[in-house]
Amino acid sequence: MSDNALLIMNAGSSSIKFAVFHSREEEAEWRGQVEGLGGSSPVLTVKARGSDKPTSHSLADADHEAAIKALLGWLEDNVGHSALKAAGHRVVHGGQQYAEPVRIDEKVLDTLETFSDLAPLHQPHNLSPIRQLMRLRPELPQVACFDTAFHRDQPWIAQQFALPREWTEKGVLRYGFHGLSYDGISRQLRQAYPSLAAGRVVVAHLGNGASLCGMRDGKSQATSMGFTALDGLPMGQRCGALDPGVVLWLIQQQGLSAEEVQEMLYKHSGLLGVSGISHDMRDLIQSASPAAKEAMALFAYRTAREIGSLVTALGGIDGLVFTAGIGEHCPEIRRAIVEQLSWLGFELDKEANQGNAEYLSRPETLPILVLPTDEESVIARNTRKLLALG
Ligand SMILES: Nc1ncnc2c1ncn2[C@@H]1O[C@H](COP(=O)(O)OP(=O)(O)O)[C@@H](O)[C@H]1O
Ligand SMILES: CC(=O)OP(=O)(O)O
Ligand SMILES: [Mg+2]
Repeated sequence: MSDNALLIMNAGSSSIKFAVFHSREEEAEWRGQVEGLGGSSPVLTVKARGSDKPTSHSLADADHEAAIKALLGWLEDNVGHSALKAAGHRVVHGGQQYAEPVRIDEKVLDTLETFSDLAPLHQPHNLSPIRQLMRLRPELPQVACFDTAFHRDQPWIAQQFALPREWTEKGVLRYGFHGLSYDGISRQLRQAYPSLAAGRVVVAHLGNGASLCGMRDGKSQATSMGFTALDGLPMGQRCGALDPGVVLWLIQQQGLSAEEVQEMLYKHSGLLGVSGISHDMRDLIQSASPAAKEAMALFAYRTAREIGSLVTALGGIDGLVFTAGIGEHCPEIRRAIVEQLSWLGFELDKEANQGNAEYLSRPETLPILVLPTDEESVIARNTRKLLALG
């Protein structure tokens, strides 16, 4: 691949996805991921364009750093670090400073590191490959694309907490996340469903991290995540919206340290905490345990309730879109959510839902779609644009 390769990295909470593009082409040359991080047997799978046979490599360790090492090793063996012309990275938190993609230098990287405490499951793993590539290829142009950026133009009222003004002014705001995913969905809607895209749409990004975005005319109006990616829906291991009084009580009355509370809320709550079995929806669906069913029911109930809140923010709703791991592949959860939204005029076509079809609703009811998230293509587009790559 001469010296025209564009590397895209997307570290999520349970997976690292990557893609290699020829710098002028829309379709990725290679796509791969390490899934199951934090589990027992993570595997690096890579697929070349046009092939339906991925290659798989088992990894000895299940953490993000081992996955990044394996991935950079694969890249050197199959593409060559010297063939890279640029790299684009998902960076989860851009704070108040970054509402657009930015070219990374030492100073930018230092600023982004200061946001690591606001996204402990993501930011360090977003920044680690940037540092490693800086060492391997100091002159390589690298671009950071932010999960928070898509939401920065929301109405001001949607970005505020009801805290003393001085804290709002210091940047304690509802930033929102999964913005690269929402940006890509907004674009897909504009291309394939233009009249719906112009209206009021709730997009449900339900993966290991989960959030909702209410869009009008393709732009974010409100979202379920806040200052950090803990807020909103229950997730694989994260609690979602929680009375802040619980945090105070755990620290002041139960004697937990701030670090212990952080560990509980980020890593031992959500589907894993309620089920006691797994953070992965696939395991809960297989399980006969009542606690697994309760975790699934709570996930669907909270999601439906939060959708109701976004419908109010949008002043009504014209359509609903599901995306990400659970949203794209889990009919049971989509059914449980949509059943609680029948009062809004949503009704699933059972067969379409069971088959994970793109268009899921019955005739004469409001549209429900499943669209695949593709954060890597959004990052590639942003990186090319910023660096003016042909
Ligand atoms: N076939 C499936 N059925 C149910 N849930 C699924 C399926 N495939 C993936 N998932 C869920 O999606 C999650 C991963 O979503 P993804 O968006 O890829 O994760 P990340 O948040 O790490 O980017 C898994 O933890 C699992 O809960
Ligand atoms: C922000 C976030 O939760 O991302 P992910 O779903 O990739 O973990
Ligand atoms: Mg993700």
